[in-house]
Amino acid sequence: MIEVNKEKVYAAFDQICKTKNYNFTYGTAGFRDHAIRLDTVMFTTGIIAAIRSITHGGKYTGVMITASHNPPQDNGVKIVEPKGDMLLPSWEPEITRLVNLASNNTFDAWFDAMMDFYKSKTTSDDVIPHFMLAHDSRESSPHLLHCLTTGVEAWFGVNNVKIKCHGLLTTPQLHFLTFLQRENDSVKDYNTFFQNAWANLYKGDDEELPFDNLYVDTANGIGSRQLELFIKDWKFPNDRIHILNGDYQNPSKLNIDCGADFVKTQHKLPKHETNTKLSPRDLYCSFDGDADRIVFYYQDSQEKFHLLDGDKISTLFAKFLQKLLHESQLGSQLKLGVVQTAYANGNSTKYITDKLCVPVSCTKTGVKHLHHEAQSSYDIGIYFEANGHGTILFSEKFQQLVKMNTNHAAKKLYHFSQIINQTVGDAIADMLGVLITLISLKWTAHDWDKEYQDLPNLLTKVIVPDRTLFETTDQERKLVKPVGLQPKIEDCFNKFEQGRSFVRASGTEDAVRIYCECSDDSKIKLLSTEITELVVNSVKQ
Ligand SMILES: CC(=O)N[C@H]1[C@@H](OP(=O)(O)O)O[C@H](CO)[C@@H](O)[C@@H]1O
Ligand SMILES: [Mg+2]
Repeated sequence: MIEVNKEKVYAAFDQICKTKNYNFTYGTAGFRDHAIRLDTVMFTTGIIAAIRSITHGGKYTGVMITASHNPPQDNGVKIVEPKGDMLLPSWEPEITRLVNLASNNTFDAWFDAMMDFYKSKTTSDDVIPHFMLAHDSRESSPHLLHCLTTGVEAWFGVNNVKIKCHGLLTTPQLHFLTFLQRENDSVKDYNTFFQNAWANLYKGDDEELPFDNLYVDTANGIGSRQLELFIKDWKFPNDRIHILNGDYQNPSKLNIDCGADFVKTQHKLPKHETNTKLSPRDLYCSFDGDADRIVFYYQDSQEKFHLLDGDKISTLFAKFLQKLLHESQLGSQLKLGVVQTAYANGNSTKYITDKLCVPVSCTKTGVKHLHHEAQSSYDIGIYFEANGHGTILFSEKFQQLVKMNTNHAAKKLYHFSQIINQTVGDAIADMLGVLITLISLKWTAHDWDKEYQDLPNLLTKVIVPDRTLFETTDQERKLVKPVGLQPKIEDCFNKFEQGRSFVRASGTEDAVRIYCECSDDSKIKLLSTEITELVVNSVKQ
């Protein structure tokens, strides 16, 4: 075990850890808060990411500094496993406890607890921890990076830890590079991998595109810089792709009136600077601030906005992959399935189950739950949250079977699996997947959209004095507490045709979320208001 110099750690701790008397939680999205409060969090998280590397025999773990779609003043951090997926959930309570000790207790108490943790996880003497770092375009990111590396270098000593800093990356790029585990790889390798995968599926200039232009709103985030680099060597007509909200060098504009979250929650076009007249033949998409989410949309000839969100993306992929499975004659051997959360539109679930006859699983909110279900239940597991975060996982059996089969559809399946970033949802890779699917099916945005129509729906939130009073079961679709509220919610939504509603405490905000849907657009607000009243009254009594 590497010797820890307590005095050195104290000096660094004293210099960096200014935030006191504050509690943090490591959730699905890692730690996230106002950037000025994150010094202590960074200091501890870096050391834990290094300890995680030791438990993997010194393999690279990843650390991403980002707050995704949050406003510019926020930031956050999350740890990536050597396989490119998110931190093992059983570590979440431990990291939360240790971070909170640093802000709520003495240096000695924090140090002793960290030391116990370090000893409990270190079995071999000579393992040097390795980890990779990257950050998004926020103004606070370089300072927070400094807080993190200072902690790690003080704990292990500069020569006893290997830190590879990639600088600016999207979250999925960091996941992918962590998965590759190669010291000298950079974003160039990420780009080459996906450009090659694309080139194996796209016929070039002979290919007829089912849209005129592609507009990509990058939320004034890191996605714009990375997409610009990507498209330089991307075999696609460059005059057809246009980046909107690409001002990543002005972090105060990040996610403001634009980006995937804005478009999904507001159901409208992002603000942008182009004078181009919107045409129904054009396709639009929006990334979020760290480019791990994407939603598509278009405007029809009556200038009506149509959203093609995460549910629409997973149904598009399900349709396409089912077709390829059938053509390759591998359908009976490989299990295709879709994983959703309760936020998926009821008509998307119906379409996948009744029209495509593909199985659907429902999990709790949070990508780690969907990822796990897709991995454990299917050979081709498509998972997307309605907000556009998702990917497809292809099993080992899939890889073997498609490689053994030489028919055209099996080859196409193989190449398609390579265009997808299987470590995590990735706006750039998902964009490639959607484009090649539309091109292959010769579908316009309208063709895609008309497969099924979303039920009118509304997602709102209420602030309550204590959101922990809200406990759920059945993949968060039903409340068990406050006692007696669930039957009232059911009585209420049963009065509405195709009515459905569920209530749960948010894991990322201090609020309770209320989701409602029903077949009548003119009644959705009424349903939502009635459920909100029930929720508010339930905690008043
Ligand atoms: C309704 C909704 O969109 N919830 C989001 C949101 O979780 P909440 O637990 O609902 O706050 O943030 C998560 C992390 O980004 C994301 O995975 C999830 O989909
Ligand atoms: Mg994100």
